[in-house]
Amino acid sequence: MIELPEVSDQDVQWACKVLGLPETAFSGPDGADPRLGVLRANATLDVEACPGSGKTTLLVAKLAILARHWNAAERGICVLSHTNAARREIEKKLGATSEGQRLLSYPHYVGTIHGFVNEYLALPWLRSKGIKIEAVDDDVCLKWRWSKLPFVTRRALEQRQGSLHRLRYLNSDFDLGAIPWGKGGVLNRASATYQHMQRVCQDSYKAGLFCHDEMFVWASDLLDRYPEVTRHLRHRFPLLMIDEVQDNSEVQSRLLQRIFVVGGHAVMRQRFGDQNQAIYSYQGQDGAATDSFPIEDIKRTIPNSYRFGNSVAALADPLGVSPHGLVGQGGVGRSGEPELVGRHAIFLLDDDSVERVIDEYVAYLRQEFGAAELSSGDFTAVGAVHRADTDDKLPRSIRHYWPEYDPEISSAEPQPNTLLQYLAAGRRLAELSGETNDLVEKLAEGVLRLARLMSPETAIGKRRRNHRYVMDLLEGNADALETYLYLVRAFAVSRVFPTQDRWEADYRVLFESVAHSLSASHATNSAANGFLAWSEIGNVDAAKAKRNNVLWDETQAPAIKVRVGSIHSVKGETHTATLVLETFYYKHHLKELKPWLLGQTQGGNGRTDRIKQRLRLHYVAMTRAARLLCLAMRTDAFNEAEIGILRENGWRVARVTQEGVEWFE
Ligand SMILES: Nc1ncnc2c1ncn2[C@@H]1O[C@H](COP(=O)(O)OP(=O)(O)OP(=O)(O)O)[C@@H](O)[C@H]1O
Repeated sequence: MIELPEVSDQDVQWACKVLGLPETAFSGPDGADPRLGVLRANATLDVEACPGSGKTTLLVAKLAILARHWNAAERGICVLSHTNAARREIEKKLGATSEGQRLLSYPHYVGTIHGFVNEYLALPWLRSKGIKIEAVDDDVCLKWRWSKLPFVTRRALEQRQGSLHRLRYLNSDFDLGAIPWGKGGVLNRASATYQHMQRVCQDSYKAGLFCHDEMFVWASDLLDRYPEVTRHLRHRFPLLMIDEVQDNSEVQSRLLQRIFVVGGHAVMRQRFGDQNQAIYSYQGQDGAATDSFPIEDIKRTIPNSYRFGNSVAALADPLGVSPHGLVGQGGVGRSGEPELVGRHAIFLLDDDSVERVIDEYVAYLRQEFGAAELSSGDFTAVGAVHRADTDDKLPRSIRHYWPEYDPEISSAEPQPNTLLQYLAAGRRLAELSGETNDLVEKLAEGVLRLARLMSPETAIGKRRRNHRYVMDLLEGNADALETYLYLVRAFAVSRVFPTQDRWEADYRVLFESVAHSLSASHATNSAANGFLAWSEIGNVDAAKAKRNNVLWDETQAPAIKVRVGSIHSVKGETHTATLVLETFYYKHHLKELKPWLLGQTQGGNGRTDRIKQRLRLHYVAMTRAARLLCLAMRTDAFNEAEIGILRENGWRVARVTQEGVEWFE
């Protein structure tokens, strides 16, 4: 196993400085903070700690210090997570340092588990088998398979509520698993229908089209045939760091264990996570069973949260499936504004006032924060469900609070349905990161998707750098290249908000022509037309306007913005204030959690999977707020006595009516 470089006091001081943290951030006033032990640890370990305890910060600090002293030219650190949050954090906090630059390039890997599996196992293996990779994209791939099925097979599937989502294989023999068929039955594997379904999967493999999760199938296939690959990978990456490990699925966990741990010569592995925040549910399962997290013998914990103070800690703690006994050491404003004890609020709404809730939240923010925090703060409103088809049982989804909310552009790693949604998503990412490049990349990704839709069989694959890829593909086609760069300048640099007329008359046509060049097709089929359809991405004349799911309130100075989105999309984040919105899945989420909110019960062990999932989601949501936590729930969720209990527990409670708010005092 590798010996990591020693971490000196100077290294720790340097890390605090580049991350903009106090000098004692990792050592504590008495030098006994367990964070220091994690920074210095030279062994395999699991860090399980509460929200805001600084896991991601610690991981980034450790990487920065390691990068300082790393001198193995061809061996690197592999940093994996579910989102690109760690990568973005490194870019943001360390981007200007040479250590940061080094971390983001060879020999290190910082990215998602999917990205790693593709780059180091599945794609090289498929290429070596002579497969030319056209696309790794569920949408493109499943539509292709569906279109190749005989008509009778499609009809048979449709008649039994089957859809293109059944066309996924589980192993390299193209086994589709048990396909539900009729009442409680399963489709016979020897039937013509099953065989046709298998055949289109095989054909798509030969055509180079894959769903994302099928990359794990091919990675495992490579390891089955050439087990020695793990030896090479372990030599190449002697240190593995995993963030947000609680969200690893069984398949991911099993594969990572196989690559880095099983058998002799396991690599050094340091994992960071929090079981209470496992929100990517895998049916009937509390996280991955293989190689579960944390391993008790090597577990380290960090006792307190730097995000919020004790007033938020006390309100959120009961919702932890295994309560941590949260201790808050944050909650104070950047300029020393005191913790907002006794100001956390529940807004009660009914069918008629649901659309007023976010406005009242904005008014409350203006009341509770001074001008400095209002203009620099990160204010959010989040809900578990952000897409709903029906309008009963209000509020079902975020859209019932804000009709202009667009679920397609919400998630942190969005997969939009139209080109304009790609542009809107890019704009949102660029706004969050301050990097124009995020918008350029999304624009290029949208253009490539359009080209693939125009002609699914052309050789347009996936690359890590979309813009670079488009430029490469257009090399030698000066006209198309010029048009593409014009579009990049217009949308990413000048940031135009097109009107519908301008879109239809100009931009749409230009995007179409670039995609025609990329796909070598001359026609725009119906899928591509749908993708080019007009939708507003944000005209900003009104005082309160929708810009990429950011609600601006410019009615008073300073203008403030509230990011609205799903709970999943704000995982790992720190907000100045968070409003957690009631939403509906089988039942109203927060209402189901009433005994926890009233402080009458805590924890979730032994509860149903659905309750545990509700707890985890709302625990994540309620622990984002550094300064102020608010909830929105239905008025009929509580009786008068219960409102009394909430107030005793530290909540302020207000009823939102069409006229304004009435506080229970
Ligand atoms: N050692 C520290 N000293 C002071 N502030 C810190 C420290 N570590 C983290 N913070 C601050 O606390 C907040 C939360 O940190 P971070 O996001 O790293 O926590 P986390 O444990 O990864 O949270 P979560 O589990 O919710 O994703 C951030 O604002 C960060 O700047």
